[in-house]
Amino acid sequence: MTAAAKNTLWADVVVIGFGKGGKVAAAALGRAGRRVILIERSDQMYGGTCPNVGCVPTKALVHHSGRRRPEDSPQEWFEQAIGEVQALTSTFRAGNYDALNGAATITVLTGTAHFVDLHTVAVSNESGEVRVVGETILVNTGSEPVIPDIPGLRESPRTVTNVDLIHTTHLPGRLAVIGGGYLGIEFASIYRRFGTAVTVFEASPQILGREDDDVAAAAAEVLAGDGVEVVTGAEVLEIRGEDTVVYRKDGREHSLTVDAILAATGRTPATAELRLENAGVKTTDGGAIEVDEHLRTSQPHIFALGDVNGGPQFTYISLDDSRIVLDQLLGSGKRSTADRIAVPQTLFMSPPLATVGLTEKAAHAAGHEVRIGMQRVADIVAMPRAYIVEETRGVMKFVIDAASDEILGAALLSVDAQELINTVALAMRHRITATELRESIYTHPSSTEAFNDVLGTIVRG
Ligand SMILES: Cc1cc2nc3c(=O)[nH]c(=O)nc-3n(C[C@H](O)[C@H](O)[C@H](O)COP(=O)(O)OP(=O)(O)OC[C@H]3O[C@@H](n4cnc5c(N)ncnc54)[C@H](O)[C@@H]3O)c2cc1C
Ligand SMILES: NC(=O)c1ccc[n+]([C@@H]2O[C@H](COP(=O)([O-])OP(=O)(O)OC[C@H]3O[C@@H](n4cnc5c(N)ncnc54)[C@H](O)[C@@H]3O)[C@@H](O)[C@H]2O)c1
Repeated sequence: MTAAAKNTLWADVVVIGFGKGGKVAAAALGRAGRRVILIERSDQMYGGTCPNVGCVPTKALVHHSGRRRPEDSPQEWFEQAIGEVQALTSTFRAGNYDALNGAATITVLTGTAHFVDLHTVAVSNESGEVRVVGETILVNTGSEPVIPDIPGLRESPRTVTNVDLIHTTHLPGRLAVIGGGYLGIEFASIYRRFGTAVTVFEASPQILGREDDDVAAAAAEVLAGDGVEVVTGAEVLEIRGEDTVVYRKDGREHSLTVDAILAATGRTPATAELRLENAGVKTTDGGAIEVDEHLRTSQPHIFALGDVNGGPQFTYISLDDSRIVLDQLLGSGKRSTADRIAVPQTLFMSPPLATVGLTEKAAHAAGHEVRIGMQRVADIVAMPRAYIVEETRGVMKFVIDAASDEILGAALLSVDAQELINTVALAMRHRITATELRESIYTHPSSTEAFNDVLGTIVRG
């Protein structure tokens, strides 16, 4: 046996990256009797971004920051919250590792993977390198933050990513957030509620530019009410002397000195280390792995799941990717990305903003005649829950096709919106009309009851 062969492992399926899609596919394939090797580069990332440094810790911080009373010391409260969040993420991490590595058919290798050829992957860590040969290979390496090329930003010791922020127990006194998208707004909202002075610099003329103006304005009002300063139409020119953000707004130059600068201008697919060219796997101009509607890459035995394939960057999309790949490997092969209808999303500011389907402007652009059902949460008589939990800020908006009564879209800035939106999405997928959703029986006191009112409050059309 050659030295190379001694260091070579064989598997039916090799999974690169312990993200949501990869782990769910690995578990199902293992249960189906396939020999699976799953490779993860960091022992701090079993389970991937979401439970370790993404959704779970940030939403736990939303929870902890919201419980702080004005008399609680910001620094002490933050330190305790970070401790609790780290305990939570380490429990989830261990659970993820044990669930997979404990299965007889699955092995987890910790090391960084790259392609050697069509079927061979090299895995290296501080102990050396092993090679893994797989009949089928699933790439699930996720995405990484982009630090924009602003002079001084990459060099400044004050520049942090989402990962740095949730690993430090020191609460910054003043935080600059560059980018007013999902990540930027969530962190701005969380840190403001912990007591930090937060300024968001957004290049576009408004935050949440995809949303209708009235919804974006309602979200901006909530943030302003919490004391988050949002500078839209901002061009960040440089970071001067490590701690000063120099920016242009309305043709004039301004500066702001801060303790930390969060780069939140988007995330790019994690393909740089994979040496995809060795396997002839094509990428798009944006650096994502090119896939078809069944998530096969340019090499039919190699699939790409989750953020790395350039699709919407959400955990539940990575999960749905695993359903498509499993259907290819174990099922009828019919399921595809084209099956996705009414995919909702939630931005976890406080209260959360959850959306699905078309905005009013997109519905007009698509040629629909629409009716708009809309109310401020404080005015929804059928929803006392908002008053019970003392969160009456926000607005609910439904976009309804005037001819068919179908729900085309919704934007819910409201307590419990992250739950409500799933009911709306289900209704849209099953063509339950606006009238049927309005006339349904809901528990009391709940937030869903709001639908009884809002869908009957037609403000336009
Ligand atoms: C701060 C933040 C908050 C978020 N909040 C939400 C939310 O509330 N809801 C939501 O749905 N989505 C949220 N997201 C997005 C969500 O986290 C991602 O879309 C999702 O985790 C992507 O999963 P994935 O399966 O593509 O891969 P990931 O979970 O990113 O996993 C990829 C894994 O591959 C490993 N890896 C990378 N390269 C290699 C290599 N060469 N060799 C071996 N291993 C490698 C990485 O270490 C990582 O563990 C959030 C993201 C962030 C950053
Ligand atoms: N709750 C959730 O589901 C959740 C939470 C966080 C992140 N995520 C996922 O992670 C992805 C990445 O999040 P993100 O917020 O980093 O990206 P994003 O694409 O959502 O937003 C980036 C924002 O930065 C702005 N921007 C870009 N360059 C800029 C510059 N030089 N100066 C000022 N503004 C600039 C853009 O106009 C945009 O508004 C999201 O798209 C989302 O899919 C999801």
